[in-house]
Amino acid sequence: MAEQGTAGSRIAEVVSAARAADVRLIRFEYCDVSGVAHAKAVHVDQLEHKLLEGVGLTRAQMSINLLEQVVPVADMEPVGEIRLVPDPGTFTVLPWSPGSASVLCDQLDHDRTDWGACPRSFLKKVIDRAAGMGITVQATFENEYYLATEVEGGFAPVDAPTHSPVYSAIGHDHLDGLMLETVDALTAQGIVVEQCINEYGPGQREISVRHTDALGAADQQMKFRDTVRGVAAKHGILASFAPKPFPDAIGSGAHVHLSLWDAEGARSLLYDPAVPGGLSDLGRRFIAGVAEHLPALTALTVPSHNSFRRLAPSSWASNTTAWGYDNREAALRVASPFYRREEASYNLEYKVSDGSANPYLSLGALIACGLDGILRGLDPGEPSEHDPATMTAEELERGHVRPLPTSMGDALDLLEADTVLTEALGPLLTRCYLAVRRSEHEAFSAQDTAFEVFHHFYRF
Ligand SMILES: NC(=O)CC[C@H](N)C(=O)O
Repeated sequence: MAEQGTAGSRIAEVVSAARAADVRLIRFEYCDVSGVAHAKAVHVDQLEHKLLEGVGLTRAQMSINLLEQVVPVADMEPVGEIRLVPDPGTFTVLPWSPGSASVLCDQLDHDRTDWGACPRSFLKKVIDRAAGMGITVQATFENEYYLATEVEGGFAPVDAPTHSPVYSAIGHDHLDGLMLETVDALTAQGIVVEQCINEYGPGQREISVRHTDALGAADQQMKFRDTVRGVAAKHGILASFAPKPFPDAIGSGAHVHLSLWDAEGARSLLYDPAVPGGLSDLGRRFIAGVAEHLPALTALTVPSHNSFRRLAPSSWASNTTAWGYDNREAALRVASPFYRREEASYNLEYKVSDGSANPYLSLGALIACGLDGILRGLDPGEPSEHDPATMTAEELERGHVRPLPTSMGDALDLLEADTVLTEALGPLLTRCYLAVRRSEHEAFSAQDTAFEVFHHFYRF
């Protein structure tokens, strides 16, 4: 009863916030297994009921692939319905779309439980598992993206005519109004912006935002992508999180920064000041778990056909399981902590991640692998002190460094064989994921690079 009362008051708060901001359409948003954000917009007059009941979605909707083909998956026929039930705490007014707001949803059965293929519920389950081990997770996605304009025969990066030097001061003048509006739109939605960079690629930008709890980080990633693309579109510019939209330019990552805390979130479990480098024993085991599962994990964190073009050696994206202290070619970087904020800032950066991923699946899977390493007491080997591309066979062995898969098809086979990941995902989500993704792999493998780039560029 008390819970219903709380839910009721949160619903009332959201309805009055929507009215106060003169919002008429509220997007009920979810992310499909291909990482694409979808939404059904509810009129404000129906909001009170719909926040409680949710809106209907056919079960087959989650078996639609990136090319918008319905893939046959058992128990996901176009018969039967689930509900998109919003989390009122995720309501934000969309600054770039007057009169609109969005709220992120769980996919629930009629009895209000996870129907077995809800990515957001999957992440919640992994968070609960971590909590059962006395661990809370803080995380954020650090996104790079390209800004482009449509030109004859395709699209071109916005910087091409000006050639601003990479990481330059002058680069901040180019489209400065767009960047400022993007940052303001993120801030208005409660996302704390930390830094902006004019990145390595032509027209490539990066905005880093403050970490939050794991569920909040995945929700924030959804809002972040929508905001960047929505604000750019208002300026007549295309923004894309596709991992490798320009085959000759550097790719775009969405590196995950992650830290582990005790149940109260008061003490870092990653940081041990008594150890040189500061990495705790629990942190070592977490890293070892991620590294052990990493080849299979790629199927979820760099999940699209285009993702595998980004994972090249010596391109700061990593193509091995290496870990190391401030090693930007390692899949897992132990980031050096900030002066006088050592414990608060001590974090791991996971680079095998891009903006085409479903953030609930990728973050949940990443944490599940780390927890497995903690439970099994795995050892990560020695930290890599150089770019793995330049290390000797002996050094690679000492660091337990193995190559990552080079294609989506190989990654999916490894995922299917990884029982830690498939058990965490559960049977329906595993079945759906493998079928949808394999259909994409088959379709894109039969086409050329231009076809692949076109479809990834516009979807993400
Ligand atoms: N500055 C950077 O860290 C570059 C990262 C690189 N663009 C990637 O694909 O991950």
